Amino acid sequence: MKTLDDLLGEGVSGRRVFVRADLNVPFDKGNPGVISDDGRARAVLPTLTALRDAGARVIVASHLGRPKGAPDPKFTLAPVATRLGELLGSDVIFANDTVGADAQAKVAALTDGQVLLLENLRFNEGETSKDEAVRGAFADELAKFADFYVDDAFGAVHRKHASVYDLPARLPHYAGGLVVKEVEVLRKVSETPEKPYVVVLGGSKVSDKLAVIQALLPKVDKLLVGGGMCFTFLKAQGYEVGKSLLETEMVETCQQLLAEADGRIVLPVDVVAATEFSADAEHAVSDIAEIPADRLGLDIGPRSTELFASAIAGARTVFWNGPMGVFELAPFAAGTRGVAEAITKIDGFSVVGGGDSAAAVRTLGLDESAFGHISTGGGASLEYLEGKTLPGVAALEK
Ligand SMILES: Nc1ncnc2c1ncn2[C@@H]1O[C@H](COP(=O)(O)OP(=O)(O)O)[C@@H](O)[C@H]1O
Ligand SMILES: O=C(OP(=O)(O)O)[C@H](O)COP(=O)(O)O
Repeated sequence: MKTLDDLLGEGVSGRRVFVRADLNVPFDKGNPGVISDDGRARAVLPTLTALRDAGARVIVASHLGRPKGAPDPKFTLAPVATRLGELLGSDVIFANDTVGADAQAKVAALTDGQVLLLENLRFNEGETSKDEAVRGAFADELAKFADFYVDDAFGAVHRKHASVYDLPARLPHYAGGLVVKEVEVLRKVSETPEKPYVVVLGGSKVSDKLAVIQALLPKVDKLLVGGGMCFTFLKAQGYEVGKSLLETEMVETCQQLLAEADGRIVLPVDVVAATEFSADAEHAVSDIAEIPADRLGLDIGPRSTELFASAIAGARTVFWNGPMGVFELAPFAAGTRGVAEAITKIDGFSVVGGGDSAAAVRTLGLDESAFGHISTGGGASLEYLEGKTLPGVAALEK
């Protein structure tokens, strides 16, 4: 795998370099357009700065959220361009489309050392299409913009998408420093985790992570499940979960996983149940056997937090992905805080993976340096630990 250092060594002054970044940053739930955590933008700064300072014409591209293959103002990267400019200390030009007339004109007008951010890649159906020809056609358009390709979007390397998988096949390609570092740390954790090895999972992308649980089960000593995904497991155990997040079609899979796990999957024993998804909602701690039918669980309860913390305390390796509750709303942040604090205290190595989990560490004011590694990719790091080939990494290795 060639790296950014190799490219810089070859010289990039006056050359056009396409940087795939993961600028899928979280926004303040109450204030649309306001970025709540810019960790992912900061993580790609060393790459952008190095290229800019070496005189490259830098074309940055990213996805944001999950728009449906067409422009959708809710998912514009415009606020991210502004923030990136502030972080870089130099203007970031923003193109109002990805490969359209505006992008073409702005790429053509780039001068040495300038940085341009294209509009959301996922405004184009070719980015995420399962049809190789459709993806390829979009990658052809992107390839016209640049002489070189650098992938620094670790959070997206598990996606077989045009900008991640097809584009590097069309341009000389290099791994950015962030991708190199993330892969190095995760390789160590997946190949030789010191035991006991505890994995903590939460968040809301339930079906994404059920497959991961299956693959991780044989490798871990304990798998703690909180967040939105625990309710499908609780349902599988026969509990009623009210209006909580539930993937009915996965209940049977959860039953099988629980049977296979032989006690190694640990579920909450209580939750904070609220009348609605809001910071002002009426809420109370409920035993999992007594979740009211008209309420939804938005955090694990205090007894669960203690239970999880004691399982974490003896671990030598902890991997954590996915908040334990809706930590963005103060009444539902205690579970995530408690679990995160327990992880900071272990006598061993910890990895935090995922945009929202990393954001939780920072927005809850926890000491980032108390974690072994904070990864910018949740799904990506999980799939790496699972032992899957990551399309973005495979494409860089070719
Ligand atoms: N009980 C819950 N119900 C609904 N959403 C939840 C619940 N617990 C956590 N979440 C939400 O899950 C989101 C993070 O999920 P996810 O994207 O899977 O994590 P990550 O980005 O760390 O991989 C957060 O925005 C959080 O509010
Ligand atoms: O936020 C991301 O993943 P993560 O929440 O698993 O860390 C990445 O930007 C990938 O986004 P996607 O899961 O919509 O492909």
